[in-house]
Amino acid sequence: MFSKLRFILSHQDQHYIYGMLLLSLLVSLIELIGISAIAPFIAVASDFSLIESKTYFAFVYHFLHFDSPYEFVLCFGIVLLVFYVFRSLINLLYQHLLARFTFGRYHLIVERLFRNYLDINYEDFITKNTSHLTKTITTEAHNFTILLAAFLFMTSEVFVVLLIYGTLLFVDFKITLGLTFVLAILGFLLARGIALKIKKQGREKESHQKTFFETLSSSFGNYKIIKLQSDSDSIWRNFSNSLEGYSLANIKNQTFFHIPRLSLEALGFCMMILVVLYLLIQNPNNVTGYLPLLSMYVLALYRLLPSINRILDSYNKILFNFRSLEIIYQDLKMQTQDLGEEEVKFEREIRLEKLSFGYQQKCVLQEINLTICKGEKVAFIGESGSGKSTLVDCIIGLLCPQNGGIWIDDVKLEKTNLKSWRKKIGYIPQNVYLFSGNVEDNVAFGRELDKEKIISCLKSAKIYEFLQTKEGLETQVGDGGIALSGGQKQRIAIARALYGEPEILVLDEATSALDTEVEARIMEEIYKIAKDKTLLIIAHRLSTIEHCDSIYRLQNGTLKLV
Ligand SMILES: Nc1ncnc2c1ncn2[C@@H]1O[C@H](COP(=O)(O)OP(=O)(O)OP(=O)(O)O)[C@@H](O)[C@H]1O
Repeated sequence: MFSKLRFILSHQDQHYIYGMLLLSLLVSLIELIGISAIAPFIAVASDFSLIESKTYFAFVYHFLHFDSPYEFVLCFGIVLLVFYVFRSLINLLYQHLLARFTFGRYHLIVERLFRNYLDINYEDFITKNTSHLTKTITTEAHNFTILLAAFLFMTSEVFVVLLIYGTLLFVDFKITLGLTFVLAILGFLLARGIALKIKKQGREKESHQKTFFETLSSSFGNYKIIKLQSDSDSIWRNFSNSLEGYSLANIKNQTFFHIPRLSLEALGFCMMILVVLYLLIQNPNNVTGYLPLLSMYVLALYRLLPSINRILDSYNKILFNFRSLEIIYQDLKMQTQDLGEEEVKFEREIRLEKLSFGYQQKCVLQEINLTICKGEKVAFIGESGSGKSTLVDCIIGLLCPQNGGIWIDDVKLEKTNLKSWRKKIGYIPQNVYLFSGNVEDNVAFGRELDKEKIISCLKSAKIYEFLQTKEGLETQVGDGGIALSGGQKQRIAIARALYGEPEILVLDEATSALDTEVEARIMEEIYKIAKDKTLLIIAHRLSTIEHCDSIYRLQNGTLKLV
């Protein structure tokens, strides 16, 4: 756990934790003084003769020149009052710093996770489940902060317990060892019996949450199909089962959470009574003489029990949320792609030499040789699953060839220049994802807003006039572009691709979902737009590619000119 925590937290965070541990040591010392000071105060307040008989009282009394024992006890009381106010304030400060640290880590970890997800290889990304990524960012990061808070809280409480315990040992080791024996047995039983169960519940909770998020994203993503199937019951049942499992894990966990506290409280009360009985048996005639010792034990137990309780509580939280720590650790460890800033110039050609690529064990492209001249319009056809998208993803620098390579003019595509190459590409997919917002933001898609350029791209995509009949650039597209027709969505996607001023336009079955008439019109406009650009088209319908200069068919991992 510690190595994972060290990996997740920055050096600064680790220093902060050490600082917090030191502060918690100070808080524990103050707690100890708070407990130890009350017994002598009660003793001296009930018996003024102690001022002379106890050397430490006598020393303070004479050193500070008190006029009467009454004045001495009064001052002692005032000092204690101030001290207890200070104790509360420093505790409050500690709790505040603890909360600030743990919840401050939440946004840092979420930021790091999101950055990592954005920077991993495209190849790694497509193996990930997006609902897992959403779950990690929303839920696991939150659970991790609970674990972190519990860890720090537990450490500070351990200090408190150790210090109080050390003092009790010093005061009366027989009683203290007796108490320890009973407590140790109970602690062992609780740790053995309950810890495993709580860890298991943590895993169950995570697994149900996974199904819960997956069902959510697949249901909203396929809403139309669900409506058509008119069978939302099975989906609902799946959702309800995962929710039920999640709730059950939480219910069990909450119940188990209370077992340590209740057992400890019961044991604590019993032990207090046993201590009184023990002292009575030891010295039946002088119980009042044991009053300070008794009050110290009572106060120590009063402080120890909640502390031990909180330690167990924190320990349970750590166990319950341990899976989140592992998930975050794994996801932050994912290899990110560090791309260089080298410029690549595309003046003449794109050349593929003996390019091979496969997913896991499956070889999809075998030793492909191909030259695409600048300005050429190239189409790729082939059966579904023949590898057209894979080939184009290699050309546009999303997938890295496993053998062979790609040369732009005479420069090989590599990590150092991939960024510059990708910037030259405008990609229009078959499934356009428009997010809920206006047209302007959808076209710019996170890039700097330039209204003139957006209008020009919308004009090129032949959608500007239509938008003028609505609210222009401010027209709302609805979630997933639901307020637009398929053709209109595709035109927004074209404008989005053009906004990056690409040198190469890539259409991955971009118009195959449209009817032939709309497709023909859009394709005609795309050929016009791409007059001076290189155009790569993946298509099923031959009518789409009739204006292309070359058509290649992919079959059994190889490429043939048609
Ligand atoms: N992420 C992936 N993991 C494993 N295999 C994959 C992955 N993506 C694609 N494949 C496999 O690689 C092969 C080529 O897929 P690709 O999508 O390139 O074909 P395609 O010709 O574009 O198909 P379509 O015309 O149906 O879009 C297919 O057999 C597919 O199952």
